[in-house]
Amino acid sequence: MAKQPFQAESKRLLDLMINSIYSNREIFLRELISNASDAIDKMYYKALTDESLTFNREDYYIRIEADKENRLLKVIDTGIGMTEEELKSNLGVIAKSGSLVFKTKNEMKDGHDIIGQFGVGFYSAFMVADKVTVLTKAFGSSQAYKWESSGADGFTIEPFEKETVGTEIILKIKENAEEESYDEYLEEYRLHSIIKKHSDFIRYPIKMEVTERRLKEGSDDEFEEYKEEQIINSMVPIWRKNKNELTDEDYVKFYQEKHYGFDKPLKHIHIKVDGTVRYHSILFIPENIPFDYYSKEYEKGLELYSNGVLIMEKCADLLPDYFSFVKGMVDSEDLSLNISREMLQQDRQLKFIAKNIQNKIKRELETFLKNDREKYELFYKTFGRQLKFGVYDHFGQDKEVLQDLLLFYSSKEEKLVTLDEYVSRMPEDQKYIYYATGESNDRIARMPQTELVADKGYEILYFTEDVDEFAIKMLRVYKEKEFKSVASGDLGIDEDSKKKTEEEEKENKELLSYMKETLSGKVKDVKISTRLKNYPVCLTADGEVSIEMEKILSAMPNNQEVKADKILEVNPDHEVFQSLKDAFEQDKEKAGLYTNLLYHQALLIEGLPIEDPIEFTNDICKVMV
Ligand SMILES: Nc1ncnc2c1ncn2[C@@H]1O[C@H](COP(=O)(O)OP(=O)(O)OP(=O)(O)O)[C@@H](O)[C@H]1O
Repeated sequence: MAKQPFQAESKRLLDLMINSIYSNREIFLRELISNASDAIDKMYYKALTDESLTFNREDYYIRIEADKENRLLKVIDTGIGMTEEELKSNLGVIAKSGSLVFKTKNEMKDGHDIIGQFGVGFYSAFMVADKVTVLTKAFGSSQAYKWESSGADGFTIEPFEKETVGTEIILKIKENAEEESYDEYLEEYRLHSIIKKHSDFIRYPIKMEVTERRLKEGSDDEFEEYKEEQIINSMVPIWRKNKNELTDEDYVKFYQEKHYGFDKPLKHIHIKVDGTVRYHSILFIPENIPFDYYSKEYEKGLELYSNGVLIMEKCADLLPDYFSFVKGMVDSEDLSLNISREMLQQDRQLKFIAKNIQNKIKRELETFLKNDREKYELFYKTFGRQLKFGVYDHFGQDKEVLQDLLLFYSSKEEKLVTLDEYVSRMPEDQKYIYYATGESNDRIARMPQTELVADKGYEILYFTEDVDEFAIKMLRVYKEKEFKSVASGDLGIDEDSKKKTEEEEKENKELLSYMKETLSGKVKDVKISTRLKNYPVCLTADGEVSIEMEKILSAMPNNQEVKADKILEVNPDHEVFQSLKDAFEQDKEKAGLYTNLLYHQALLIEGLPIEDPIEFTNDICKVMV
């Protein structure tokens, strides 16, 4: 059976095209400029392959002209032009892309990659224009043509007089309707900003007459306006230049021009990848934290360009959350765009780029840490918290990526150290990586729980941020060494003193259980301490939830009443213990009073609230009288 071709209802198709594909009307200009650039690229390619031709850069440009009075907007190029046949097939058949045909026929090299591929961009002109006229003369032909259309009704083509090769697209801009204003597409400042936003990195100059102001001749306070033709676009994107052609100032200028931040970047990373997926990227680590960084309003993401044409202002998929502070852009010629160029058709390439970028940032930060410690610490003070959240997030799936970027204050070095530095200094007999949590370094240094570990000469990492212990619990081990809080039950130190403690526990069994009873509901147990030297008591925690975690969780808005299993440890070598023993033998009530006081004292040292301050102060008075 003979196959029948599908019939497309061209009028409806055009209508759909005009009204449904693009969400943003201003992109018509991007489409027309991209077509003009493609037309010049084709000339460039011809010159590359035909020795009788030379390509003089100055002769190739795109010009935008607005005529407000007559509501005309022109996009003029000196590109390859179109023959009558090409006009018919390229601008008469929807979804026919002459550019795609050209690209497939001639393998384009030298980074000159044609933008057009779907054969629909041109028709976006009808979003803002009632009538579109195309005047064009093809390279190598003597006759020029005029194509004209008012949209769905079809088009006409007739011979026309035009001296130079190239194309002139003339849009008759629509009259303003009730809620729609089209005047803006005739305004100089608006056209300027659309070109800057979408077409800044088109490789050929985009010229336009611009109004400037100057001092009137002979006057020192009177100004006059004058018109001047200017090139609006930056053309060569900085990311396509070689790193060694660029100075630090160039990168700072780019950062500021792009409004990535009001500060200066602390560091830039310039990437060029020429593999299966090709891309260029410039990334920045800001010096200051954006004011809304830790708020819901903050949007992470990088600018995404395809061949120098902006596709997305903030592509979130390019950055993992833990690097959400990174600013910058990516430009790739290998993205599969959807027809409106507003989205990607599939994200295989994007995933590849994102993975690649993540590795580059990680490696760059590692080098930064190694080569410029002082500056890295500055960075870490600002964004270290985000890295720690990264370790903790998604059940620790990225912990290995981030663990070597972490820094913690060290009791011995009295400065920030890496986990690797800590482990490489560990004495042979030290089993664990010790840490202590608290409000500030000062306060931790004076915590009774640190006494034994510090006495032993072991280094302790100080955790002062609420995320620290959560992140470390997720990390669990580093280079096969387990993390251990100085406040945890078994510190893995001193087998001898363990024996002594066991004896003391046996000897004071009754006192300890009396104390436990007195504090019932408040602590899980009362024990003889192995870790205390100078302090009489301290609180430690048994199990996964530490006292510090209890504090953080109870400060959260959705307080879930998670409590640590607290152990009151008493120091048998402290004078107070003797008084306690005496009281227990002679006056049980007094022993109860002492137990309560010691428990409250331990709470205070921990920075935990005292449940009943009145009872506590009354107890003190009782001791005094
Ligand atoms: N200024 C121009 N000079 C020469 N040829 C042009 C010009 N504008 C359009 N064309 C031709 O018309 C064709 C259709 O243009 P259109 O913008 O609709 O689609 P495209 O650029 O090929 O693809 P896309 O929809 O991806 O932009 C182009 O492929 C090109 O061959």
